[in-house]
Amino acid sequence: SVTPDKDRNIAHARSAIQDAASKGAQLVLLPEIWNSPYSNDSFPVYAEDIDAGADASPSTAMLSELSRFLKITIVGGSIPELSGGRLYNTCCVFGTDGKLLAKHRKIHLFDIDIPGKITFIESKTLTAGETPTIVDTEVGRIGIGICYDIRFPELAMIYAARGAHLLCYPGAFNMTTGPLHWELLQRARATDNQLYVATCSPARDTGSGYVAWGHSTLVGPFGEVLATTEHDEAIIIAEIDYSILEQRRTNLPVTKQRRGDLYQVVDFQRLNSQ
Ligand SMILES: NC(=O)CC(=O)C(=O)O
Repeated sequence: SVTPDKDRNIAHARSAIQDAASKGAQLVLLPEIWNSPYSNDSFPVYAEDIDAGADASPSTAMLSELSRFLKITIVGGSIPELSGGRLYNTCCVFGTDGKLLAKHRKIHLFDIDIPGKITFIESKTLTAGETPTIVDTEVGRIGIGICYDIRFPELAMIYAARGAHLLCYPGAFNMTTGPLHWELLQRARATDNQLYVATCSPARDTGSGYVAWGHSTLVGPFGEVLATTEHDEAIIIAEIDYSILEQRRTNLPVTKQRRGDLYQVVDFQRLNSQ
C-alpha cells in the first residue's frame, strides 16, 4: 500500500522486502510508483535524482542497501525520477551486491481518455524513456516494462528474441481497465513469448485520487496463472522453474514456425548497434 507519506512508504517497502526475503524470495518485485501517490501533481514533488547518489535518492538507496544485505535481486517497481530537468517513471534493478544493474524509464506513457471513466495524461509531467531494458541477473535474464508498456506486444517480443526468461512489469492498472485487461495482457505476453511474466501493483486505496486495481500476479510460459492476489496488500511468493521454458517451446514450437518471410518485428536497438 502506498500513502502520501514518503518516509513511511520507504520504511514500509523495506519491511515488505525483508519479509519476502525471510520467506525465501531471491527476486523481489515492487509496484509501480511505490514511494508516491500516482498523480501528476505528486510526481514532481516525490521525484528523486537517482544518479546523484544516496542523499538525492533515499528510495533507491534503500533498495541498493537491502539487495546487498539480503543478497537478493530487486526489481524496484518504479519511482518518479528527476534527471536533466525532466521527470520519468523509472524502474531500477539491483543485483545481489547492491549494484544498480539497469534503469528502465517507462517507454509508453499512460495517456488515455475513456469519458466518464478514466482520463490520465502522464505526458503532462513525464517524459517517455527511449530504450527497452533487458538485464542479466543472478535469477535469469529479465525484460522490464512499466504498466502501460505491457500493452505493446512488440516490446515483449523483442525481449523474448534477446533471450529473456522473465518479464517484470510493475504496474498500476485502474478500476476501468484492470478487470478486463490486467490479467489478459499478462497471460497474452507470457503465452505469445513462452516465458514467465510477473506483475506487481500497489494495493487498492479507494480513498486515493487514482484507484489501483491491484491483483499482482505471476504467469507461467503456458499462460497459466501460478500465483496471484486480490486488491489488498499482500506478499505473493512463487517458484519459477526456467527448465519449463524449453519444454514449452518444444511442445509448441511457435518461434520456429513464425513466418519471418511474411512479417517481422524490427529491433532498432540491435540494428543500430550492428
Ligand atoms: N497506469 C498505466 O500505466 C496503465 C493502465 O492503467 C492501463 O493501461 O490501463
